[in-house]
Amino acid sequence: MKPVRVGICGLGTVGGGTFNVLTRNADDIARRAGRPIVIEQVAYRTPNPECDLTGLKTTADVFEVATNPDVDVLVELIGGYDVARELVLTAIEHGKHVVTANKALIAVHGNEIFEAAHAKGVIVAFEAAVAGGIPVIKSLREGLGANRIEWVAGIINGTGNYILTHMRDEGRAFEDVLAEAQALGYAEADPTFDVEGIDAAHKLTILASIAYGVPLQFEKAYTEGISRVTAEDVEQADNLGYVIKHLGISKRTDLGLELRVHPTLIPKERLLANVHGVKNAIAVMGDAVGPTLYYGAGAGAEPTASSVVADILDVARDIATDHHYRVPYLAFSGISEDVSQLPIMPMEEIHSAYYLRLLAVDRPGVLARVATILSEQGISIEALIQKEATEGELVPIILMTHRTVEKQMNEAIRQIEAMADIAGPVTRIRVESLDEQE
Ligand SMILES: NC(=O)C1=CN([C@@H]2O[C@H](COP(=O)(O)OP(=O)(O)OC[C@H]3O[C@@H](n4cnc5c(N)ncnc54)[C@H](O)[C@@H]3O)[C@@H](O)[C@H]2O)C=CC1
Ligand SMILES: N[C@@H](CC=O)C(=O)O
Ligand code: NA
Repeated sequence: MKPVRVGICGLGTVGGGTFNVLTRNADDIARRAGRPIVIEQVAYRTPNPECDLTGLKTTADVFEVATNPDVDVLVELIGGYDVARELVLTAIEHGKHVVTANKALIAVHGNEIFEAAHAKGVIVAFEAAVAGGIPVIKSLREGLGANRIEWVAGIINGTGNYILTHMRDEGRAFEDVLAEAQALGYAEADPTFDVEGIDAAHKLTILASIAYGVPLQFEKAYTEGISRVTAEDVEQADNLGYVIKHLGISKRTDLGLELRVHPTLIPKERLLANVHGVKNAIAVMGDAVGPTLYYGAGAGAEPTASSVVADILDVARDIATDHHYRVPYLAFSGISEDVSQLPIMPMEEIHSAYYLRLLAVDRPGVLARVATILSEQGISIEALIQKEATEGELVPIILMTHRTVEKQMNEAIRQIEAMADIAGPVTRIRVESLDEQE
């Protein structure tokens, strides 16, 4: 059997993991593919001490791989937007299939890349781009293909979840835990992508396109990070029976699609509330199957390589059958003609319940005024905690509200922050019951 020849570009965390998994499990992988999968060429700038490249063809120029006639599949693991885009488009132009772990690339340039790949009849596979080792793309695109997807909600950034978990369990400082996640190879080259929710928004954009058959629209995703969540919020949420997680949420509504990433209070008994460390989990609600959950390592060398290599295997199987890629890139057939134009809703139109934390001067009437502002905006209060006041100190007030429209809450917060007896900004964290009926 003719082998399938792979060119690996980038030999960092994921590139190194991919090289080692492909090499170590070569026999099993060849049996599954029905033919050997061989590493034809490796392009890297910095050597990876974990990888033995003896006897292999290497280069410092990734574009050599993209134009190498002996390479069937280019594996893009350099990251970033610009060079990666050019590299992938060059490989496609040269008739190569592409496997990538680059969510930034797919979320931002995916529509263009899929058009080019479709025109050339080549595969672009990206399982590793969402939730690392969890085969969630395959599950959503193939396993749930019978369903109308109602919503998708997930912990889709390993670094952020690692930070929230270790800060809560060990009381450690944010910067300290972030440095550890970087050393373990979980974080993006720019870790603000992890902490500010950009990475999660890239992944959510991809999941939403596959779930609902809409074009990739990263620029319309609402993104809020975890850097403003305080130990006090974590403690108060705990008192109220909730855990704070950084969630990516996309829901189908009558007005369009919600597409948002932000810290979220989740009831403690939900499975998602119990996903810790670098683990990711994605809950998907389909009309036929009901609620489903996909759980596993969201980052790290070999968990991510597991998805990269599975994609290479898929490509190898497809080459063997010698027909056009049987599963469309974003699950819905065709490129532009079959995608839906369901609009992505502006953030102010979404519905949510809210946790609010305010600091008030301990004077009679303050609470009544806050309650009036909320009620004038049609917002009802579900729970209220007011801590004991110490002489002359500001008192924290914690409020949980019922569901309302975001714009009403924006107006209420604006008015509360304008009150003379309220100090500083109001902390607002959205609450999701993740109710199975929702
Ligand atoms: N680290 C993880 O756990 C995960 C990473 N990813 C994605 O995988 C991709 C790679 O990430 P990591 O391996 O973590 O990054 P990394 O920084 O460890 O590795 C990237 C490697 O590519 C090399 N490189 C960059 N530009 C190059 C160029 N023009 N020519 C040759 N080499 C070049 C760098 O020198 C580096 O060794 C990114 O798109 C990332 O978002 C996806 C899932 C999980
Ligand atoms: N930086 C990302 C890596 C995987 O996608 C994360 O922490 O989840
Ligand atoms: Na995945």
